Amino acid sequence: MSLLREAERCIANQEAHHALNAFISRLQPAQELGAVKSAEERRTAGKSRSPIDGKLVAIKDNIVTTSYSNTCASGVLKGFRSPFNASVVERLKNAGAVIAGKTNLDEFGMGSHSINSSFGAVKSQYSRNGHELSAGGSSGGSAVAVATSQCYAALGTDTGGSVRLPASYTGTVGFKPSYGLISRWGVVAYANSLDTVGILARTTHSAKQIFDAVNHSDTADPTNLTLRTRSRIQKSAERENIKKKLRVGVPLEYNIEELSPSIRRAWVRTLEHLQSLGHSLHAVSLPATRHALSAYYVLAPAEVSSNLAKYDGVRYGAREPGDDNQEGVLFSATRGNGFGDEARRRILLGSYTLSAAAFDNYFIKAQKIRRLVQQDFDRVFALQNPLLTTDAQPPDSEAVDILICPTAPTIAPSISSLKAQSPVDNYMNDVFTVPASLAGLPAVSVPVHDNTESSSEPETVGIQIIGQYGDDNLVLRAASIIEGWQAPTS
Ligand SMILES: NC(=O)C[C@H](N)C(=O)O
Repeated sequence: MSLLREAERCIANQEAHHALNAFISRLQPAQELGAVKSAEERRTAGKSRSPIDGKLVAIKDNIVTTSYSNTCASGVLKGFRSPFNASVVERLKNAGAVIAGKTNLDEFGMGSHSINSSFGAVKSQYSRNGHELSAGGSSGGSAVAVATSQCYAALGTDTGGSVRLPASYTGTVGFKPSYGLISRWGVVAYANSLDTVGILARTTHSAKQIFDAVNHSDTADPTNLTLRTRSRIQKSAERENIKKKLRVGVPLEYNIEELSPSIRRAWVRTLEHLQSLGHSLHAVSLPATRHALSAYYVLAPAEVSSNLAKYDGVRYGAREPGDDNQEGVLFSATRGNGFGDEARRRILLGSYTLSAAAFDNYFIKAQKIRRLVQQDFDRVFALQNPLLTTDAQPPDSEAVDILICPTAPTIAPSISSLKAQSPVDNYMNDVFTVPASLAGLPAVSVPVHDNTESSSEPETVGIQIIGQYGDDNLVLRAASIIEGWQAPTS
């Protein structure tokens, strides 16, 4: 199909699926279609810049662009224009990709269902018994935009599961690369030590195309890997990846009682399928997993309380009318009216855990758990973190190459049921995604077919593949093996 025709279809789908609320700013045809036409000409002349030249890529609205506003779905940033593009946006443009608009999210990325948005909730394209379903969060807008072909692919951000959870609820591929590979310059900070730019796509093949376009070193982001470290990681990854048959780890701690039957079924079938292809299965234990969620919900709000301090109506933020001369009035009016409930909750929680009275008991303990989670992964992969060693050790015979587990414990809940839940109940959905985030590891959620009768209900559940630091391509390869197969009906 011609690129122009493909772009016109996306625009028509943006119109048709407007009610799902996936976009905060939809594509501006007058501004973007010229770029698609130029890409079409390059393609005809055999001079395409990359495989994504002329493709429409949507951008989560916490990644800044000069051509659209950047709201982070927050009242405090309404109408905010950035004077520069995020490095990832520049990378995409250099590869010829065209911005398909800015997608809806949980405010600053805080949430698991994309309902904490000052622009209203994102809705999944699926429903159950007439009830609207959660799109997952916080990159729910990007996931729904991809699932309903409103764009070719989308960028999201994943702090504790924000790309993988929406992917699992909407039947898309959601890839969170290793921390530090993709530049965070121009990504509005939520929790810097965890924030990772991720990719939503309909296939692992297109996720890989976007990954290749944005996977570059960037000195503007101090946490981005240097060229030297990148080549060291690549060497150790290449040595491992030539293996044809994979040793697949099955983490026992993910087999919890609360697991939905359809998810357990899909997990077991996926493992059996991999075994039938000659890959071997190995039960592994990651004991610190059970503490990971609590540690995450101490560490992420602590970083939030510091990162969101700048939205005070003076440095940043839509200033609320208030008496500038009266100390605190302007700040509290701006922050009190600008932030939603969840942002306020996390700012308060984070300020408390960083206070002298609570620091040792909460923040320091959570940091120690984070280290234990990392050590669990290092042990099962039995490969020293390539960031820390000059010569990666050969894996010992007990080591596994990848881990396979569900992305989420349950299928997508209805939006109405979420309103009755406590915030902590909502945090529970992240129980399987936060461990890889705490350890900075690459992880992808891939849709696996489940046998549902009704076409309006989700037909897939998300299966997660986690790899050792730097094994991003291996994780994507495993995902493509799983993707190429449809679970048989029983
Ligand atoms: N941002 C994320 O990765 C989502 C996670 N549920 C959180 O609220 O922190």
